[in-house]
Amino acid sequence: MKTFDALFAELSDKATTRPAGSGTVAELDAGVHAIGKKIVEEAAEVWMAAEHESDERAAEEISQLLYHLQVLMLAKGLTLQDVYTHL
Ligand SMILES: N=c1c2ncn([C@@H]3O[C@H](COP(=O)(O)OP(=O)(O)OP(=O)(O)O)[C@@H](O)[C@H]3O)c2ncn1[C@@H]1O[C@H](COP(=O)(O)O)[C@@H](O)[C@H]1O
Repeated sequence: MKTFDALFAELSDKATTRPAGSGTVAELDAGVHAIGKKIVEEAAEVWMAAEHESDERAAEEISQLLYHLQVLMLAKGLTLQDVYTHL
């Protein structure tokens, strides 16, 4: 099972190596504004799933929100440590 840290390491590598067909690379190229809109959209889907759908659907939407937050971190050059220091 993939962890938050393992996903960040995977996405960091994709940002550097830029493999063809990577959705992460495409999202990074779209820029902070587009990623931010995606985060708002996913956050709304998390809310709706939590209130109206199953726990499994809510967990799935939460995983997608975490993914897009990590892409935004990469777009901004933020590390896990930059965020963890505030937890
Ligand atoms: N965990 C994720 C992940 N979560 C969400 N997403 C993206 O976010 C979208 C969310 O889906 P939705 O159905 O909510 O949105 P949608 O409107 O249908 O999709 P879009 O039209 O916006 O693409 C998905 O289509 C993916 O593009 C993810 N994309 C990639 N990953 C993981 O990131 C890693 C790198 O992926 P690539 O860069 O694509 O190789 C792999 O381990 C993947 O499993």
